[in-house]
Formats: sequence, structure tokens, C-alpha cells
Amino acid sequence: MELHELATSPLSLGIIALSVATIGLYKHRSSSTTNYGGYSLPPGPPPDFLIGNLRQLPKHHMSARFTEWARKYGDIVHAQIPGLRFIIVNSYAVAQELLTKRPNTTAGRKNGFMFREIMGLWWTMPNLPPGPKLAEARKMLRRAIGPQRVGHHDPAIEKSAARAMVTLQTVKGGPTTAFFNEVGRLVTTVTYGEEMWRTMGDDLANWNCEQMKYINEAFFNFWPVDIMNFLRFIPSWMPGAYFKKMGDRSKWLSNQVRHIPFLKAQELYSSGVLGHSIAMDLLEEFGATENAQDALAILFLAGAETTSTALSAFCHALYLFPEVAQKVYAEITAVTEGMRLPTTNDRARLPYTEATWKEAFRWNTFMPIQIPHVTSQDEVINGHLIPAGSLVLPNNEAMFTDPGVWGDPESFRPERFLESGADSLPNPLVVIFGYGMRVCPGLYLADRIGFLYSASMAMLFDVLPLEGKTIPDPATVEYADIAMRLPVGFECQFVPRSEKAKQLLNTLALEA
Ligand code: HEM
Repeated sequence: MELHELATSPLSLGIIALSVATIGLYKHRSSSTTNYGGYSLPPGPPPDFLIGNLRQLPKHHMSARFTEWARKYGDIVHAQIPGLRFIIVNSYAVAQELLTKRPNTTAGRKNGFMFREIMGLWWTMPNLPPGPKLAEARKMLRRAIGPQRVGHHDPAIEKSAARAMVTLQTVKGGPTTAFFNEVGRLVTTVTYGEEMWRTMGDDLANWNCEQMKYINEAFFNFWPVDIMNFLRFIPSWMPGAYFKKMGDRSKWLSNQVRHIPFLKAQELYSSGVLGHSIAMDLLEEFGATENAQDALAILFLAGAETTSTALSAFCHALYLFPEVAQKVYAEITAVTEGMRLPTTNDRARLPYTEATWKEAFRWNTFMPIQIPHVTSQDEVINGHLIPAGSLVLPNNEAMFTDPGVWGDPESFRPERFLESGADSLPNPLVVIFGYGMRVCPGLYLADRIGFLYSASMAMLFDVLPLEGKTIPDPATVEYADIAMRLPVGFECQFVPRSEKAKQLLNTLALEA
């Protein structure tokens, strides 16, 4: 059952009544106008009796509704449904103040019983509560892919970018799968080494993909078992027990991605063939611990879809805005002379490409809302009370479309990051990776992979419509309504820009 359907189903009214009784949300602090110690809750849409703002939450494009609220109510918006209080943060400065500067009280997460126990995903890093397990996992990833160490993975990234370019020549249609497959292979290689990819790369990719499907389903639906935990005793074969079947399968997948590659990595390590990888770094520094196993197991789930979606967004921008693509191409070709793919070392000499990479993160952002944080004690910000237990949602869409910040947010205009005054703009490459104690630990890796693939693609190819099709008006493009937003029906072909590009692609194909 999807969230908005709760408002109209009789079963849901029972559930709501129960949840109100059990959770006691309305016990003390129910109205957005009440004062608490002189502080009021942030403004927001007026709630209905008992069900709060449930009716106002749309079936589709939730972020668009949140952004409407941002324009109406301001930088911090309050909304609630039974059992959940949302604080939607629409300004980067406020998000930093609340989530970066107060890490001890605003870095929690909230996951339902369905996700943690029925699906067996309690161990996944983005969902861990603050504590020793999270702290150690984050330390491990800082050591392995933090700013000091991420450059060690450049050879794997460059090799993968070259392979991706060879593949793109054959794409005629949606490019997302090609990006996803190659990034998935790269993340597996960086995580567990080349040998692991050779021996079980396909299995790992399949398990992770299926698991991601269930995770998305879990997040976008309401599960009665979250409130009535005793439903877990229902056998999987009973009619209506889909949640149990899904949970059983997800638990199995969770065990596969967690334990199998880690056991294999230890075996390869013992026989001296594991190869350069995060697994090697962690085994050497931390040993074969459960925390090392779990830190490794999350990387595909957290890194493959996100990074490949960023690539699709950049590719889509090249397609929609050929004049921008031409400038990026000219800049990169001036540096590489079209004879080789760009490398990370070239990056400082590619300011327009860098600005386009940033603009691709901002314009029609592919991540409209971030993973929510949960507050563990009352906080006050800008005179508003943020009660303990609130779900704080950084609303990237509102931040990236605020006319007061961007002037012409609807235009795709990389130049905005190169003009005077650009320093005062929030950097989309920073905004999108989150905040404080929960900031994305894969950000340096994602940025390196994404920039190198994107620059290579822009140097080698014209991204063109399929035969007989034309470039759509950017204002008419529709976006899918999922956590990572992609343009609907985006299909293209990759045509080498020059003879030199063709020759380089032939050489890369021989080396791949
Ligand atoms: C463009 C690509 C990516 C984007 C936009 C992205 C974005 C994010 C965001 C917004 C968060 C939550 C931050 C917060 O709660 O404040 C996050 C968490 C996380 N990301 Fe990424 N990410 C990307 C790529 C990656 C990659 C490549 C990896 C690893 C290989 C990765 C691993 C993680 C992990 C493990 C977490 C959980 C951290 C925690 O909860 O403490 N991400 N990411």
C-alpha cells in the first residue's frame, strides 16, 4: 500500500488509530502553531485531524509538492502523518547549520521493522544508528576511499572509463543500463579486486540489483508490520503475506551480498591473489571483522545506481544542449589534442567541463530529496523548534531551483559557476552528497568516476537523437518518479565526433 492511499483505506484508518495510540505522536505536540518554551514549530500546510498531512502527500512527485511548500512557507517546513514528523529543509545554509554543525543530535536514521528485520537489512550503513558500528565503518571507508587514498583507484577508473566508451558506441536507445553495468563492474573491482569480478562479478551484480529493487519498494510503500510487529508470525504462504515473501527473498539476497564475497575475498587474500582493492586495505588494517565485511558489502548498493544516474544526467545534458556539449568538447580536446582520454590530472585545466558537471547535478536534479536524518533531541533553529524524533529531509530540488539563489534556475547554464560572484553559489557537488556525520563516504570516488567518464564521453561523442527523432524542448521532458530521478524515454546514440575519435576508440577497443 502506498503512503497516500492510507488516507482513504478503511484498514488504514484502523492502523492510523492504532499508531496514534501506540506512538502517541499527538500526545503533546500536535499543532504547528503551538508554542513550546517560546519556540514554535516551523510553518507548514495545515494538518487534518488525526491523519495530519497525509491527504496532501501526492501519489507522484512528492519532491514537487515539497518544493511548492518551500515557496509558500520558506526554508524550513513542518508536516506530519501519524507516527512521523517531517522537517523539510529547503536551504543549504539551514541544512548545514542543522545537520553539519550539530552532528551529535541530528545524525540518526529511521527504518521500519520491515526493512530492518523482515528484509534483514539492519546492517546496511546508510541505515545504521550512530554508534560504534557506524563510526568504525565510516573510518574504514575514509581510510580506503577518502581524499588521501582515492587516487590509488585511478588506474581502475581510467580502465573502466575506456571500456565504457567502447560500449557506448554500440548503444542506440537508453544509455542508463550501459552506465550502470560498467559502474557496477568498477565498484565491484575497486571493492574486492579484479579477480573477484572475474569469479563472481555477474552473481554479485544480479544479487545487488534485485536487492535494490526491494529496497526501493520498501521505501515507497507502507508496511502494516512496521506498526504491528506481531504480523511477522504470519507464514509466507498465507494470502496477503506478500511482505513476508518479499522479506524472505530480500533476507536471502542480503546474506549473499554480505557474506559470500567477503569469504571469497579472504580466500583470495590467503592465496595472495586478491589484488589491489578496498577489501585488501581493510583486511590488512582491520582484519576479517564483521564491520569490514559490512562496510564492503554496502558499496555496490550505495554506489552503483547513484553514480550511474549522475552519468545519465550529464549525458542527457550533452544531448539536450549541443552548444554546451560543443564547448566542453573544445575545451577537453585543447588539453588532450583528442589523442588520449582525459585523466584526473587534466581536471584543473578543464573549468568549463567542471562547471558543466556541476550544472548537471543541479539542473532538474537527479536526487531531489536526500536520505532523511533523524533528530535525537529537541533542536532550535531560526527560532523554530525541531522536536526530537523528527525526520529531517534536505530538499535538493528546492535548494537547486530557488530563484533568489540562482536567478534563472530553469536554464542549463554552466557559465553561472564561472562568472564573478560564483563563489557565493552552493556547490552542487557538495550539496548533493549530504551532511555532517552522515556525508556520503563514497563522494570522492563517485566524483572521480563521474568526471572521468563524463569528460571522456564529451570528448569522443556527439550525443544525438535516434534516426528520425529530434531533440525535445528541455521544458517538456518528464522525469520518472523514483528516488533517483531520470528522464523518461531518453534514447540517444553516440556518434564519434571526428576521425581522431574513431581511431582512439579502435585503440581502446583493442586494449579493453
Ligand atoms: C553521484 C553519486 C552519489 C551520490 C549523489 C551519493 C549521495 C549520498 C547521500 C546524499 C548520502 C546520505 C548523506 C546524508 O545522509 O547526509 C549518501 C550516503 C552514503 N553513500 Fe553515497 N552517493 C553517491 C555515490 C556513492 C558511492 C560511489 C559510494 C561508495 C562506493 C557511496 C556510499 C555511500 C554510503 C556507504 C552512504 C551511507 C553513509 C551513512 O549513512 O553514514 N555513495 N550518499
